[in-house]
Amino acid sequence: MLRYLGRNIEVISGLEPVSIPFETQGNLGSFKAYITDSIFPDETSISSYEPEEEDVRTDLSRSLSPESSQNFSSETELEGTSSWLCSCISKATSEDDNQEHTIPLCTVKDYESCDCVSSFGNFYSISNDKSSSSSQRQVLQIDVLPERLPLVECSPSCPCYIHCTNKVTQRGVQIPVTIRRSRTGIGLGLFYTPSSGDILPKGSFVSLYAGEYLTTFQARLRWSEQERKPQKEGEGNYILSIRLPGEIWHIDPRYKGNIGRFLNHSCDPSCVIQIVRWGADNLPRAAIFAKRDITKDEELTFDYANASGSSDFASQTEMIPGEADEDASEKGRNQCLCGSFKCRGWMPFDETL
Ligand SMILES: C[S@@+](CC[C@H](N)C(=O)[O-])C[C@H]1O[C@@H](n2cnc3c(N)ncnc32)[C@H](O)[C@@H]1O
Repeated sequence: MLRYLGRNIEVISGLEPVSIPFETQGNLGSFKAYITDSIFPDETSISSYEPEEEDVRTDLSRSLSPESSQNFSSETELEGTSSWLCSCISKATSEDDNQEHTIPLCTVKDYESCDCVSSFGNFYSISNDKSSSSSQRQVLQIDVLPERLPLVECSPSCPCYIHCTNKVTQRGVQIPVTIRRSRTGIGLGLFYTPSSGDILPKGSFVSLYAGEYLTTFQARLRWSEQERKPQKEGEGNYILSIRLPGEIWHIDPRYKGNIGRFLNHSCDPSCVIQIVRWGADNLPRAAIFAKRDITKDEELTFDYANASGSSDFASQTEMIPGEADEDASEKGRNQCLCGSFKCRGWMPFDETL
C-alpha cells in the first residue's frame, strides 16, 4: 500500500505490497500517477514500439523525421514477441509429513529442473543473513553477472507461484523504505528505514525503476521541454536510458512512475541498476538492487551513468581534469551534490539526448 503517496496521486496500476511513507510536507511536483511496472504512453502499443538501434542514436536527422514520431494504436499486441514457460509445478509432496504443500519448485537449488533457469541462467541465491530478522532473502549474485546482459526470470505465466525463487523483481517493493528530503539542492530521496537494525544484504531487490517507455524522439522532446521550464529543486531529468546490445530504451517516471523515481544519483552509490526481462512482452525492466550491505536510514542511490550495468558511459561523464567549471556547465552539465569522496563533480549527462 502507498499509504501517504496514494493521498496525493492517482494509482493506476496496483499498489506495492508494503506501505511507503512520505515524510515531508513538500508536494510531489510533476508526479501524477503511481504505476508498479513500466507502461507505454497513452496511444502507444508494444507492437508499434521499436527501440532505436544503438548505431543510429546519434543520427539526429533520422530521429527527428516524421516517421520516428510514430502513429501508435492503443491496442496491445503481443504476437511475434518471444515468450517462454517452464514446466515446474507449484505443489509437491513433502517427505517429512507426506502431505501436499505448495512449494516454489524453481528454486536455485533445483535449477536443473527449471527450463527458465537452465536456459537463461541462475542469477539469485539465498542469503542467510543472521543479522536480519527476515532470515532468508533471495539476493542477486551481483559479482558474477555478465556485463550488460539482461537477466531473465520465470514468466508470470509460468506455473510456479509468485514466491518462486526465480521471480524476484515482479513481486513489487518488499523492503521498508521512506521518501524524505535528501541533502540541500537534491530534493527528495528514498531511504532504507527498517524498524529494527536489520541490514539490507548486498544483492537485495529494492524496486523497479518504472515509468513510461519513450522512443528517442519522445525522450528528446520531453528533455527539451523540461530544459525550457524553470527548474524546481531536485526536479531535473528523470529519463533513464538503457543501452543493450543493438537497442536503446528510455524510461521516464516524471509523470507516471514508482518509488524508483526518488533514487538520487551518487558517484559512490548504495545500489545498482540491472536489466531484467520477464513476461510474454519480453520488455527490459530496470531493476534496482543493493550494491553492498545497506544500514538503517541510509539513502538508496545509484550511479546514473551506469544504468545499463556498464561502466563505459560513466567514464565519459567524469569531470575532465583541468576543465573549467564554465565549460562543463555550458555543455549543459549540472553540478553533482552527492557529497561522496569519489564524486566526479558533475551529474552524468547523456549528450545523445
Ligand atoms: C530521478 S530524480 C531523483 C529524485 C528527485 N530528487 C526528486 O526530488 O524528485 C533526478 C533528479 O534529482 C536531482 N539529483 C539527483 N541526484 C543528484 C545529485 N547527486 N546532485 C544534484 N542533483 C541531483 C537532479 O535534479 C536530477 O535531475
